[in-house]
Amino acid sequence: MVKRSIKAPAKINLALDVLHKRDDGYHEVKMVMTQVDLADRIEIENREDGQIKVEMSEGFLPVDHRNLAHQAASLLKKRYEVKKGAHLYIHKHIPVAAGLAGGSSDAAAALKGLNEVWELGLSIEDLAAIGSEIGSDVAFCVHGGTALATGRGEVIETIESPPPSWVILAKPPIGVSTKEVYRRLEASEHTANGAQAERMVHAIQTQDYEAICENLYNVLETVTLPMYPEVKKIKDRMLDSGVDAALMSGSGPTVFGLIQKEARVNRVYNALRGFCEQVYAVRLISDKST
Ligand SMILES: C[C@](O)(CO)[C@H](O)COP(=O)(O)OP(=O)(O)OC[C@H]1O[C@@H](n2ccc(N)nc2=O)[C@H](O)[C@@H]1O
Ligand SMILES: Nc1ncnc2c1ncn2[C@@H]1O[C@H](COP(=O)(O)OP(=O)(O)OP(=O)(O)O)[C@@H](O)[C@H]1O
Repeated sequence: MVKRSIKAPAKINLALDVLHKRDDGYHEVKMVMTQVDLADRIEIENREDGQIKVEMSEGFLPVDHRNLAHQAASLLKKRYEVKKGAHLYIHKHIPVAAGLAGGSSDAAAALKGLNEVWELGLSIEDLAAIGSEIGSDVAFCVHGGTALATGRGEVIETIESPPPSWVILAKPPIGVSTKEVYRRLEASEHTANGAQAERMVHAIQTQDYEAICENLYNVLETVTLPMYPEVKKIKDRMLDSGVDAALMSGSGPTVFGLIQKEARVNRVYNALRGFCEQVYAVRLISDKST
């Protein structure tokens, strides 16, 4: 029986700018995304009966067509007329609805794993194109590593990884609707040309950690922070406790802080733990293998 175990890492946005609303209702973005070593793990095996079955370690998440990994498997099966089915067991470690693309990363891992298990021989580009039909962040998760993402997030240009850094993630216990955040941004006075993302790409290419910290930027903070003061409080707390820089990831509510000095990681982690239940000390990853 062909079986694979594949990692599905969380992403953070180091820069996120929204250029304009498009005719299809999505927004044209210019973002720099990278991955951290907090990951779900998916075990995938063939099913001879042709069915797609998903099981999750977290009972509260859907395992039917609402699950993004289930959607990825079904779409791949249909598009390539695969007769076999698959069983996917998802060990969930990434907090849900956090702005860390947990579901998108599970979908990407399902596509990559099934490409092997079903012996389809598809390229990363083929898999990313299918992934982008499921969600805007899936194409990046298929590519992995660090990238400049444009279009609605699915046009991926891989760049080198940032220099090593610790990352503190803190997620307050609230849910944020990505759709609503984009909708509210549209209604606000906001102009952008994507210069922040360009500066971030340059900072990474020159491996300039200080410039990376100075250029962290997420326009969606202008919507989520006033809507949810607890997110702003976490960001302030992180900055006070000694991170080099802090930013909200995606549409939120997770805030991440970068720290280069390992000796400081515990202090920041403990300062946040007393304040917020879901706190993680992880590292940026540059290795794209899964
Ligand atoms: C906020 C980010 O996570 C940053 O990486 C992404 O832009 C959102 O990625 P995602 O969660 O995969 O988003 P999708 O599932 O494709 O879209 C959710 C909703 O967000 C809005 N949306 C998303 C992406 C985009 N470029 N423009 C949008 O307006 C749309 O209203 C869409 O209905
Ligand atoms: N495999 C999955 N893992 C987590 N959530 C999933 C999954 N499949 C579907 N979902 C649903 O997707 C929603 C968003 O979850 P997810 O953790 O992907 O959000 P997110 O981190 O905010 O994503 P993004 O950063 O791409 O906006 C949840 O409400 C959840 O019910």
